[in-house]
Amino acid sequence: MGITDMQEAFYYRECAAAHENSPLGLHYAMFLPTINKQATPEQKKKWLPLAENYKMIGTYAQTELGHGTFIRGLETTATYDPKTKEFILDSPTLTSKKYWPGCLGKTSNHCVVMAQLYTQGKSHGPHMFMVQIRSMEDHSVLPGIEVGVIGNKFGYGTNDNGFLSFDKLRIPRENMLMRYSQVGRIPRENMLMRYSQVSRIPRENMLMRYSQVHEDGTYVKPQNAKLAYGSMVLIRSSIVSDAARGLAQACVISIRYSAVRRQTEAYPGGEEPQILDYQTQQYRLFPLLASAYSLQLAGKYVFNTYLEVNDQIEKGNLESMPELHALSAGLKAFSTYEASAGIEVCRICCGGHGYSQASGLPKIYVDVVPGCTYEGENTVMMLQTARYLMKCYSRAKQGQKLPGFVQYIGQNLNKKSCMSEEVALGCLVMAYEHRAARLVEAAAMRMQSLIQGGKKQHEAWNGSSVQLFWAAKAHCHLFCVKNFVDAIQAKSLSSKTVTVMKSVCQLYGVHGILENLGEFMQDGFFSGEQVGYLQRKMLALFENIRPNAVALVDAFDYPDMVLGSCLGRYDGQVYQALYDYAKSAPMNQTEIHSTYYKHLKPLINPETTSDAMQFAKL
Ligand SMILES: CCCCC/C=C\C/C=C\C/C=C\CCCCC(=O)SCCNC(=O)CCNC(=O)[C@H](O)C(C)(C)COP(=O)(O)OP(=O)(O)OC[C@H]1O[C@@H](n2cnc3c(N)ncnc32)[C@H](O)[C@@H]1OP(=O)(O)O
Ligand SMILES: Cc1cc2nc3c(=O)[nH]c(=O)nc-3n(C[C@H](O)[C@H](O)[C@H](O)COP(=O)(O)OP(=O)(O)OC[C@H]3O[C@@H](n4cnc5c(N)ncnc54)[C@H](O)[C@@H]3O)c2cc1C
Repeated sequence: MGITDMQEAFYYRECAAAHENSPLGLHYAMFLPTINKQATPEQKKKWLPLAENYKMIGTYAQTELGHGTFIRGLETTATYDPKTKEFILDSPTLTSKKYWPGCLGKTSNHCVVMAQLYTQGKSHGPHMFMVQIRSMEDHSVLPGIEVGVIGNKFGYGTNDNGFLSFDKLRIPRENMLMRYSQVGRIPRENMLMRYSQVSRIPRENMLMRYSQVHEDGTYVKPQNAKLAYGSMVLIRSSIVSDAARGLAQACVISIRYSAVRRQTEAYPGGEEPQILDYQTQQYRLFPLLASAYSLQLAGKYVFNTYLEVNDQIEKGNLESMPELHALSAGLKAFSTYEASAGIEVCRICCGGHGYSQASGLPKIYVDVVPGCTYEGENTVMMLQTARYLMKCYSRAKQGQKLPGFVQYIGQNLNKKSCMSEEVALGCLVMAYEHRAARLVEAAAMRMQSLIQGGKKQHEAWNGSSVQLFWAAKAHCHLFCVKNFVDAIQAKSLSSKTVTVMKSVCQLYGVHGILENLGEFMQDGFFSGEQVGYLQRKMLALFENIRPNAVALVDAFDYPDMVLGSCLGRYDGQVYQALYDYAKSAPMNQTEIHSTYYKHLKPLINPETTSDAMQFAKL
């Protein structure tokens, strides 16, 4: 294709086969990026041409039967043998078998494997290793390897998620994925000096950047052990836009369909209105439309932040790594939760036809919903964000200045909302900041009281984790609202566009408050009267958005080929498309289905069962 931008290539492939989940998905999404980000220049020189030309087809094999979230608990081992200068990969237990990696069962002939590194009798934690699992000549499985598919799943039918285990498989030392630090373009000897604390070894063997194993097995600690988690941060930063895309497509389908579908005469003898004119249909769909716009903006922000921070990391500056981790983990969870729930609401809003594969909605749902699990289970990711917020809170209490999006933490909470009938965007942002700051403080206070009450740190953490989750969710929600408001206020949009998009942004903020009212009212921040302003504003915004609803989904510009939906067609010819879809069903290619003779005929006409038996023998 010649497309160099990773995300652009991903969306180009998505256009060609929307939500089909390609058997090469992991090759593009994780295998290639891991080589690019975690391999040495020499390893990249050796592997990239093969991987980019599909000689090496790979996946990212980290999760095991017994562990997915707790990476430090992974059981696959990679033990260094200084005599042969090899790593011995082994799956010592049933639960250590790799399980779930996409494209593993039948497609890939290589994978990057996360294994516990052992050298000189000591464990050094999870590291990445390049492992060939099938012959590049005839695709046969190599000795010392067991690999296969894990069987049917909730969705992802076109992806051969697989299992994989090693029986003391030896791989060359050069296959440990560790890239030299790219601290600018410093001369090689400085590079060696920067990290190597023992004798020099030939650069081609130097396994640098994050950590290194010398020929004698000496291990050099990385600058930060979590640098090896870089591929996960990349995908988390990409998943936000992917979730937004799924929700936006579901909104296109359901809102276009709601403009075509007419149902139930509005009054005796009256015509049947478009279902999009029902206020309840607007109440369910328009906030999702607003959410789709908000998540698209959030996805752009977090991916651009990833690129900026990763550029710094490549130069050896790890300062912003914690903030990127907290942002990408939290938004990955927040966006996939919102998108999955929203796509399901879009499906339900389409009635029976929404339940047909012809609507395109089930395929979008089963493609987006696993995003709540893979790349870090959502609750766990929210708690990672909460961990960062707790650190920010204690820094704020010590009077330290906080970076970027967390400056609201530790603010004075003794204030009331400025909300008026107008529902200004600034008052919306203030409300979300107050809610998040209050929940962060409440979680911190809970932790503190448990520890003061004698609980150990980990007990206090677990005993506060529901409130920590609430705080992280509120933080992510604030991010999305404020990012949306900033985009509206910063954009040099035409006045008409600003008016329309301001209503969409207002609806996103207002609806979010009304759906989480307890958290906004618990400390009296809002009065009952102000809640009334919000409720009336929401209904007024539905009327305001209605005339532009179809234009707002058309603006996403997804072609019919990508939507794959009889309900969301641009030309609105829904019923003809549904009928054609039904007629083309394989079961309709014969008037009487073959199972009639074997199963129905003996019931309906038992006297002629012999005919059935004859047929059954066919
Ligand atoms: C081509 C373009 C891409 C487009 C793709 C678009 C959309 C996607 C579409 C399809 C998807 C494609 C592929 C997806 C397939 C799915 C692939 C997978 O699922 S791969 C496996 C994913 N697995 C995980 O994510 C595991 C999740 N678990 C963890 O990350 C960790 O175990 C943990 C939960 C973070 C806990 O780790 P640990 O116990 O070591 O850490 P803590 O003790 O909690 O914290 C220690 C310390 O480290 C910091 N930290 C943790 N992680 C990171 C990180 N990634 N980066 C930076 N820092 C990190 C943490 O904050 C703590 O710091 P401190 O508080 O200062 O001590
Ligand atoms: C479609 C799909 C594709 C995948 N592709 C890949 C792939 O290509 N490569 C790969 O390596 N993996 C892949 N995975 C695996 C995926 O990364 C893991 O499933 C995910 O990391 C979650 O881990 P787990 O399944 O062990 O769940 P667990 O960690 O067992 O989670 C189960 C429950 O326990 C809770 N829990 C766990 N730990 C904590 C904690 N510390 N605090 C609070 N609650 C906790 C979770 O919130 C969750 O509710 C894929 C999974 C799916 C569904």
